[in-house]
Amino acid sequence: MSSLDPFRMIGKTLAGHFLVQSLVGEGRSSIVYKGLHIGPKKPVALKCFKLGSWLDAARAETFLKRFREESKAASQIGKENPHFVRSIGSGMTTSDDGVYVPYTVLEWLEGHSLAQDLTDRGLRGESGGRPLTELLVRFESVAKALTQAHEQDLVHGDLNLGSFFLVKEPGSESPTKILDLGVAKVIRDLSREIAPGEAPQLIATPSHAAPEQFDPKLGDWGPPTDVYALALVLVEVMRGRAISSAGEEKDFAAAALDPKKRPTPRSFGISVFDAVENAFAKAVALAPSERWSTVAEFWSELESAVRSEEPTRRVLPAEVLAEEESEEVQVPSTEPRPAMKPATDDTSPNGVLIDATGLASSAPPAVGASPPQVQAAAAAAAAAMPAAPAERERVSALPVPAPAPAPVGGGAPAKSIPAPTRSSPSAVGAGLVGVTKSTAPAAPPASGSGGLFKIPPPTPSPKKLDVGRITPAPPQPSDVAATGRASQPHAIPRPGLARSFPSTPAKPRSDLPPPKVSVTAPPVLSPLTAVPATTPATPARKPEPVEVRRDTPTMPIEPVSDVPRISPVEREAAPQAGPGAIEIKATPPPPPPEKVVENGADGARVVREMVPPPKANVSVGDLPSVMVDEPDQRKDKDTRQRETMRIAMPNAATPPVPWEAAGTNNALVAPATKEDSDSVVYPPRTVRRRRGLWGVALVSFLVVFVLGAIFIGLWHYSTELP
Ligand SMILES: Nc1ncnc2c1ncn2[C@@H]1O[C@H](COP(=O)(O)OP(=O)(O)OP(=O)(O)O)[C@@H](O)[C@H]1O
Repeated sequence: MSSLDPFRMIGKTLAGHFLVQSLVGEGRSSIVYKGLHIGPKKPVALKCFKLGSWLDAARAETFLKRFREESKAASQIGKENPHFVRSIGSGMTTSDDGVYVPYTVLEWLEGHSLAQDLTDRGLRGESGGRPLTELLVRFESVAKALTQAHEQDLVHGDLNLGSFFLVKEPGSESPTKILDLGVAKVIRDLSREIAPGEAPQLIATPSHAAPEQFDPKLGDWGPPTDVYALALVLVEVMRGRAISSAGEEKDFAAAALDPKKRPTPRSFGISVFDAVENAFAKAVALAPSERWSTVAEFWSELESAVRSEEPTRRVLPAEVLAEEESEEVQVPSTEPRPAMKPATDDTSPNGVLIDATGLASSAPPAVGASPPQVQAAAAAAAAAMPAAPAERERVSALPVPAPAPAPVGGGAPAKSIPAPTRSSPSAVGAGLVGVTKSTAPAAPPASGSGGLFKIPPPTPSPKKLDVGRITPAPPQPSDVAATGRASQPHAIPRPGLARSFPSTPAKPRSDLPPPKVSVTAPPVLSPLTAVPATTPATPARKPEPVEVRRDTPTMPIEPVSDVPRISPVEREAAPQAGPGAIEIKATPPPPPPEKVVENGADGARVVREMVPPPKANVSVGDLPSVMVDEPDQRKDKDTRQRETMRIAMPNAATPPVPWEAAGTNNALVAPATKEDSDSVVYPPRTVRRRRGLWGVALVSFLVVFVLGAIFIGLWHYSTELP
């Protein structure tokens, strides 16, 4: 195999849709090419798996079928959650060497993997790792995404630095994406099923494989498997260097299975707090059952550990905030803290979080994500940012004295909220833990400062301005550390603040009485409809019913024939009725229409009648179908005047509109409105009528007849004379 193109794929078209263009990179178990999705002309990544010779012709088809089935759930979550790379399809091809190559087609991502990032930083001489506080922010979204996958029984099974892709696309929904969710487990299961004993035992990356991946006796792969690997990835980033992947599989196995050699931060020389080390120790425990059972638990514990040890006023480095894709903003409010209740429901994605940094407030912030207020709060947050770099240095420094309790509630003694522990999962699980501000003990928070609270979210609605507002309430003694920093959805989180993993059950805080929250939604009346603005959003607008009114004057003329005056064009435009037809009754006569009488070239009298044709863009053209009930010309005049015309309209509920008809011989399709009629060009229709033609003929006939009879009579009389 060529090292430039190991499978010799470049230039091939896979499945008739994907042109392989260039090699992107080669990992342990796959080779990634850049390709072109020929139809939509979009770049794609073609990930070709190196499975080995056990996948032969006999097994290839079964493998592909099962691979597709098993990958369904993973590709589905990729469609729903932007933190996973999206899978477009999968297939099987053969290399020039006759090797069967299953492949997946993935959305193309601009950027590079976390592995590459670390390498690049090393090359740039940026030695040193990143502080855990920063990682907790940067990777919070992927931790949440993994939790979501676990809830759907999906295990990644091969997390490593290459599994995290740092997207460099402006406006990207998620700057960090997880690659290869579920692929390792699917391949492991299928290889065991299809080629038992032949396929390799270890599918995951040896340096990051959990003990149970080396020794199945310890248990099956599950969320703790990913917790283990994620912990190693965090350690690598904190350290600023990847764990060496050089070595034999058996050496990695020996290390992973050694109870005395746990890969914690300190084992790699990283100086961390005891609580942080303990959280990691549990994450990389030998037995899966001894680890954090979910990523959410691990994450919350790390946050708690960081909070419990560091000064509580932590300001995030500006560049982290700029790069972070998080969904929540912790916004310092300049207004008095509203009535709040403890965050007992951490599952609500729209929850507004109030944390505790002692920022004074003086007016009730609106809860309904009122844009102006959120902007004001965000501006206040931005104003607080300049202190960031200095603050970061101080935060990273070790050890750090415990924060002094901040006086709260207008001088009341501070009540410090204990750092959450496993024994107090209420705070840990939800990640909703108060932070006491220790950097400014002399400036106590104005009122009600304590804890991290979650205000029930307003009804999700794009028009949040009208949702309501929080009614301010007197400070609660229990609001020890609340600060009035509200976090709005789609805002930037800060480490150590609210964490709300979807999997974590809602747990009320036992140490705080429930403060009151009053969300009122004063009805806002629409000037036109007087419907409260809080009414559920109206569905997409249906087409306005078009009132078809025969208000264009037409000329009543003498009927020449009984053929109804509807042009072929009008007939074409009015073939059939549909649901929601509007009835238009042809009843009383219209105002006198314009009448043009002129002499034809042959002396005949020509009457020009202004007949409106169907209007293409409104009265007929926009309508899916039009049905015209033509007046039956055999009926008498009055009956015909009462004939109706129906124009089919989707969802039209317009009552019948009287059609001011003039006489019986009017065109049946008219512009819908006066405005429409203004824009309609009425081609004159010439009607020629020859008056008295038949009379002349008749008289002539009679004259000839009478004259003939006289002539014959006279001739007969003369011949009979002697
Ligand atoms: N969807 C994608 N868009 C763009 N580049 C991608 C995509 N998926 C993977 N890559 C890149 O392709 C290269 C090879 O990826 P691959 O997953 O095969 O290797 P790896 O993750 O480094 O190693 P391993 O297969 O051992 O996990 C990496 O640089 C990766 O960042």
